Amino acid sequence: MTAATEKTHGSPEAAKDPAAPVFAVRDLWKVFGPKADRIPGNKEYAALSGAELRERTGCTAAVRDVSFEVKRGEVFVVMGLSGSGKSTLVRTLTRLIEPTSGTIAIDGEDVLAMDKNRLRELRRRQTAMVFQNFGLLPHRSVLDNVAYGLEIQGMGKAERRAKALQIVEKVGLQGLEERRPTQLSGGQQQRVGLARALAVDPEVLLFDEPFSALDPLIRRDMQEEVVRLHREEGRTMVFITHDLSEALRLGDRIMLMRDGGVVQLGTPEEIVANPADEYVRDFVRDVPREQVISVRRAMRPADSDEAESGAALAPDTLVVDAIEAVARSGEHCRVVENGRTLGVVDHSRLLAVVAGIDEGPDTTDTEGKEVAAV
Ligand SMILES: Nc1ncnc2c1ncn2[C@@H]1O[C@H](COP(=O)(O)OP(=O)(O)OP(=O)(O)O)[C@@H](O)[C@H]1O
Repeated sequence: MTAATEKTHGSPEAAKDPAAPVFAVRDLWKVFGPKADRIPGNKEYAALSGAELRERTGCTAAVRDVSFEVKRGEVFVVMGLSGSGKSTLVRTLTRLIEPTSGTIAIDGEDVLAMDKNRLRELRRRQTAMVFQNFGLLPHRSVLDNVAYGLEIQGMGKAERRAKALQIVEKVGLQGLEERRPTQLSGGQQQRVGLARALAVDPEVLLFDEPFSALDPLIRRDMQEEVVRLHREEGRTMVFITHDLSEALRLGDRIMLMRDGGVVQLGTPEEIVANPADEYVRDFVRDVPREQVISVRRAMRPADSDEAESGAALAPDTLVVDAIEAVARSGEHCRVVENGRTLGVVDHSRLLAVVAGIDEGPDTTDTEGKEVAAV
């Protein structure tokens, strides 16, 4: 999912350099337990598994030496099984949980150096969080819940209600403005949570498993809502989930965590096509590869008589769509970028992807020379 429009939000620094990452995290640790400070940087402890570390020291390394950047305008998914450290990691970004060691910057500004006032600003204006349990105020109407973030920012009543009304409409809750949260379905309540976060126009939206309590159909609806909002606004999003299909559907990039550490960070296609280890391979085993892998990865070099014939596909066309094109035409398709044929896909290349026996992009031509790098 790529943002259609690039827009900067929040702090004035954000407007300075659109190419700079929103978050830059280096060597981050969060250790819970006695004398937690002794764990990061200690080679002996670093070699232990989570269980061994707990046994030896009484400490849990919820986040272990994690480094990554969140790019402006991307949906950055943090995925992992229960207990892998996702929530702890995302909470350290705004210091809802204090890290044990490492560095965190937002728009180049050191988060760990922020004083109380600056932190409050970071949490109230620059970022907004959407939680699994919605976190709504039960005695307030939908409209007042949506306006809540604006109220604590000190915005006047008329102005904040007008703004909240716009956002209520944006997330499809019009007509329900005066209801209380208990008079809404789970999906509607989560729309209120989403609207409340959007109302403050944050630079980054942080989602902590927002849809995991919803039934599958409503969940799908909400995922589509997030995709739509992201397309419309291009806002940076950090999205925690333990659900692989949700991660694949939403993520521009996915960071897969295990036992506090990062196992792999890449696009959905990179993770499915090139799992970093057996753990990731196991994780993605049941993913329909043709729905994630593109023809850029599936193509082979064109023979001399193929370069001018066959339908043209863009390099990011999914294999599932290329299968249809090849089946319809009965011949190979060309992968074309800026008028140049990068390669071709045919029945056997596409079937190899479906069967999981593709070996990544073939980057040599018939004479063994390097062609289009992927
Ligand atoms: N306050 C705490 N004190 C001690 N240990 C903690 C604390 N908070 C979290 N942990 C431990 O840190 C590890 C990571 O927890 P965390 O909640 O970040 O994982 P998660 O991936 O978000 O899990 P879930 O998907 O179940 O929410 C777990 O082993 C957890 O028990």
